[in-house]
Amino acid sequence: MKKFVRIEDVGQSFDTRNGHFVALRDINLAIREGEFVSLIGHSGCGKSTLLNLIAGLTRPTEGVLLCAEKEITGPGPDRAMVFQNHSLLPWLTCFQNVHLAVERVFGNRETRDALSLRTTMALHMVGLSHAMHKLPKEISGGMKQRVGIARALAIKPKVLLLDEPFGALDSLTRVHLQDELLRIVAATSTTTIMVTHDVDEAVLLSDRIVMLTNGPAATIGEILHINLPRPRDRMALLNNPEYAAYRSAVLSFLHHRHGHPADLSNHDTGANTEQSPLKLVNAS
Ligand SMILES: Nc1ncnc2c1ncn2[C@@H]1O[C@H](COP(=O)(O)OP(=O)(O)OP(=O)(O)O)[C@@H](O)[C@H]1O
Repeated sequence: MKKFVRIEDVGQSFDTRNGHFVALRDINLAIREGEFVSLIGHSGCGKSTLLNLIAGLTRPTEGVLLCAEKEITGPGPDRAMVFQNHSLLPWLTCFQNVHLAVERVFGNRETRDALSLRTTMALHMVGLSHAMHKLPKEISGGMKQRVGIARALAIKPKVLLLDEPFGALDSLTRVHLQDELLRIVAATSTTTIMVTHDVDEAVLLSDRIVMLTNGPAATIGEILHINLPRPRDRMALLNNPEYAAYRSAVLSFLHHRHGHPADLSNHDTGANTEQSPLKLVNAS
């Protein structure tokens, strides 16, 4: 399959009041069309910085990022972002919030009816048909987040970017929305890149988990291929030994092996032995 998003030799530095700060260095990653990739790493390592670069909200200080063979030079409708805090306009209904995005992208080439249909379909996909004419203050946190996902998907992006989309939700709502996202991503085959702190979420949803080393100058430490068959069922996976092994590989990286790749080579990962169902790939 095609490499759809390509990140080549990317570095990101910031000039701060305390001097030059290198947040990311030597990031190389190619993501296939339809692939679900999670970015995981300790707080402050640079996950959002990397996602913002893919979104085109910032430009790299080194290297280049490409989406569908075109250099990413700014935000565009081919990439839609969902933030942890829904960022809905409070004076607009759910329908109007989604419609605004639909109008911006398709407004000059589709009829009013077609725009409304796109909006309605997107809200239907996230199970919010019944609440589409409510204001954000009239719905729950989980529902707001679903509107954010509907808004992102309604513009039919080539890449869906999720920055800890369920981070602010209670665990039951979170589980429910993860299952919805699994279903939606399977139905739409959208290429998805998600920042998360949640190991179970990453294993359940991902084709690959990209583990970042600690900052400053964070880079990719390891990449874990999740070869669990789809569709995935959370309950069935609970007693699956492969699931448990993937989970412990990520936890082990986060707890013991989150240093820079040069430091990591001193450790026995224990994960890419013949007995292991895991395929750990050294990113370098
Ligand atoms: N605009 C900026 N100016 C200066 N430093 C920045 C800027 N943006 C991010 N940083 C720094 O870059 C590093 C990475 O930040 P980033 O927000 O990407 O981390 P993160 O992994 O997403 O963290 P968290 O998991 O806590 O959300 C941090 O040290 C942060 O302080």
